[in-house]
Amino acid sequence: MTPEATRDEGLARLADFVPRAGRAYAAERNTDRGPQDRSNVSTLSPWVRHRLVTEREVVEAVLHRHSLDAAGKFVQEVYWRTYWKGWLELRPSVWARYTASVAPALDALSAAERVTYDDAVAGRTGIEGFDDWARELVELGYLHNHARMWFASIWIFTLRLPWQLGADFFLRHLLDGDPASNTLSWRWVAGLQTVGKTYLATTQNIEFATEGRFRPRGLATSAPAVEDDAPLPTPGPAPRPAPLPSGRVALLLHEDDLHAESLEPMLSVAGAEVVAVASPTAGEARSPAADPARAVVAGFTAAALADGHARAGAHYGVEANALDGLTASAILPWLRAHDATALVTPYAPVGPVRDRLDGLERDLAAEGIAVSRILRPWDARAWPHATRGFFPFRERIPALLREEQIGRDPR
Ligand SMILES: Cc1cc2nc3c(=O)[nH]c(=O)nc-3n(C[C@H](O)[C@H](O)[C@H](O)COP(=O)(O)OP(=O)(O)OC[C@H]3O[C@@H](n4cnc5c(N)ncnc54)[C@H](O)[C@@H]3O)c2cc1C
Repeated sequence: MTPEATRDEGLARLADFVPRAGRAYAAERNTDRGPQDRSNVSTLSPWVRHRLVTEREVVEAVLHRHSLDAAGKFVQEVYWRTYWKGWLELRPSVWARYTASVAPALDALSAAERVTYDDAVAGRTGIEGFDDWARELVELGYLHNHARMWFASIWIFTLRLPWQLGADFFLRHLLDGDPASNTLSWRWVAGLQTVGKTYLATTQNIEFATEGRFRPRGLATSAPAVEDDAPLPTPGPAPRPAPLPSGRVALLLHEDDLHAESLEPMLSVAGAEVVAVASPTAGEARSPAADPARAVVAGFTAAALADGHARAGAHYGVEANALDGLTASAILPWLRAHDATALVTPYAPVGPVRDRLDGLERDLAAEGIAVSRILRPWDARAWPHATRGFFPFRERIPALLREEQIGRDPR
C-alpha cells in the first residue's frame, strides 16, 4: 500500500525514528532486512524529497535528542542529499546531458541487450536479490540504500546495461525519485562521479548485509569505470537569495518544496502579503521515456501537492487552489482573480520543475508579471560548498549547523 503523502505522516515517522537516529543508526543502517523491517533507517526520503518535512526539521529533531557525536552519521546522510543537490545546481549541464541520453540509450540497445533490459526491469534475470529488488521497487517505490547500490552495480557491471537506463528505471519508480540524488548516485557507482572510482557489489557483502536472505551467483568480479563522453564541468556560481516583492503576492507551490509555512518569515521581511496559494494537481514527468510516472509515484506526488496547498491555505488564511499545470494559461486567470501583482514560488533546484518554471517565468514576463523564487537559507548556505567531493563538504557540517542555530554546540 502506498504510504500517506502528508506532512502529518512524515512528522509521525520522524518522531518514531528520532530515538533510533543516534549510535543505533550508525551501527545498523547498512543492513537491509527487507521490506518488513525498516526500523534501522528512517524511510523519510519520500517526505524529504517533496519537503513535506524539511531537511532542517529532520536534523533539528534528531539533534534535539542526540549529540552530533552520536547522530553524526545520520546528519551526514541528510547532508549527502544537500550536497548532491548543490553539486548538480553548480553543474546543470550534467542533468541536461543525462536526460538527453535516456531515449537514445534505449534505442541503441541491440536485440539481445533489449531482452536483458526487459528482464532486468521485470525482475526475471535469475539473479538472486536483483530480481527481488526490481519487484520491490516497482511495488513499493522504495529500496534500502545498500540495495540501490547493489542493484546499480549489477545493472552496470554484470548485466552491462547503460547506467542511464537504470537511473531512469529508478527515477520512474522511486517515491523519493530525485534528479540530483538519483543521477549522481548512479554516476558514482559507474565511476563517473569520483572519476575512476566505481562500486562493485559482491556476493559476500550482499549475503552479509541482507543477513543471508540473498546470495547471488555469477556477479561481475571487476568494475571498470564507464567512460564518459565529456569531462566533469567546472562548477558555476551557486544561486543567491533574490529580493522578494512586497504587496499582494500569489504563492505557487510545486512538488520540490511543499512546506510553505516556513517561508513566511522571508515573505514578511519583504513586506509581501500572500493573497492566494495554489499548486498544480499533478507532478512533472520525471522521465523522457514512455510510462513517465508510474501510478504509485504519480499518486504520491499528487497527494503531496494537495496536502501542501491545503496546509498553506490554512496557514496564510487564504483560498487554496489546484491548478491544471505550471503554465501561464493555468496561472494567469488565478493571479487576476486574486488581484495579485507578483508571483512567488519556492526555489526549484535543477530538474523537471525548474525547467517548467523557467518557461513559465518567460511567459509571465511577457504579461508584466514577475516571478520570484524563494531560496531557503539551508540551501543558500550549503550549496556554495559543493564545489569538490563530499569529504571536504562534510567538514563544513558543524559550521553549517551553527549558522542554522541547530543542536547543542555542534563542534
Ligand atoms: C543508485 C542510487 C540511487 C538513489 N536515488 C535516490 C533518489 O532518487 N532519491 C533519494 O532521496 N535518495 C536516493 N538515493 C540515496 C539513498 O539511497 C536514499 O536517500 C535512502 O536510501 C532513503 O532511505 P531513508 O529515508 O530510509 O534513508 P536514511 O538512511 O534514514 O537517511 C535519512 C535521509 O538522508 C538522505 N539520504 C540518505 N542517504 C543518502 C544518500 N546516499 N544520498 C542522498 N541522500 C541520502 C535521504 O533524504 C534520507 O531520507 C540513491 C542511492 C543510490 C545508491
